[in-house]
Amino acid sequence: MIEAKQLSKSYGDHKALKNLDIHIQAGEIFALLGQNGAGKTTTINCFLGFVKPSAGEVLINGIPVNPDPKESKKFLAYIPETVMLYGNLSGIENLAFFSSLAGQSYSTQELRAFLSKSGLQESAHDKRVGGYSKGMRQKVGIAIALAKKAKALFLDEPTSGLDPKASNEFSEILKELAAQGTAILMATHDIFRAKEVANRIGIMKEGQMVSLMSASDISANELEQLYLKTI
Ligand SMILES: Nc1ncnc2c1ncn2[C@@H]1O[C@H](COP(=O)(O)OP(=O)(O)OP(=O)(O)O)[C@@H](O)[C@H]1O
Repeated sequence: MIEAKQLSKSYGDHKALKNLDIHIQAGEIFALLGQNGAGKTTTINCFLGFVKPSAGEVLINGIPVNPDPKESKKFLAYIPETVMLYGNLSGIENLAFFSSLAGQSYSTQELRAFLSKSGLQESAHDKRVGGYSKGMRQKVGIAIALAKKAKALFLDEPTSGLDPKASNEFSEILKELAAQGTAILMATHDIFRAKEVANRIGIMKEGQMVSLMSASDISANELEQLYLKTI
């Protein structure tokens, strides 16, 4: 579960987040839309423990992130716009390394199973990540989240720069992760992807959630109109 209660963050006089409330259940995908500077990344960074809130509280799996994010970090995984991996290592070596950082130890067979489940073709498992496409790197990011058995997954613009097929595959994997009980918060500029993958959609403006809806209650075109009207 992912929760923000009256979350606020100020940088000097600038209020980046203003009394934000977010509640994402296990198994739910929440898409966060909003213009550049609306506060999406700041919100995610508060959950990751990278940014300290000025007021309010953030919790992951019921555990407060602050003052010490170490405990809550055990339950989360993060996929940024470009997943940072070691280019000289193979997909499987990267996965072994990052899952060991999370305290997990898996056999080669188990690591391969995570990569395959994430949609990475078997022929790529032992190839250097330096030669991977962006979509392939994102899939290793998903495999790391799977191996970590993350209860909460945060994604910041994960499909930006992916071709429609890779983006669609990525969305399908997110849905599978959610079906297994992961709570997912995804910041995106892709209105149509948000409608397609999310259960709920929130639109942020100037640090506040100005619209909140079930994805099933709105068409992609209506969402686009609402977005344009809102921002
Ligand atoms: N470290 C910082 N110092 C000062 N201001 C910051 C800092 N980080 C973010 N801000 C400001 O906080 C506001 C929210 O920024 P944030 O990056 O969260 O927006 P965003 O919705 O993620 O935008 P984008 O879509 O461009 O990623 C912006 O006005 C930004 O300039």
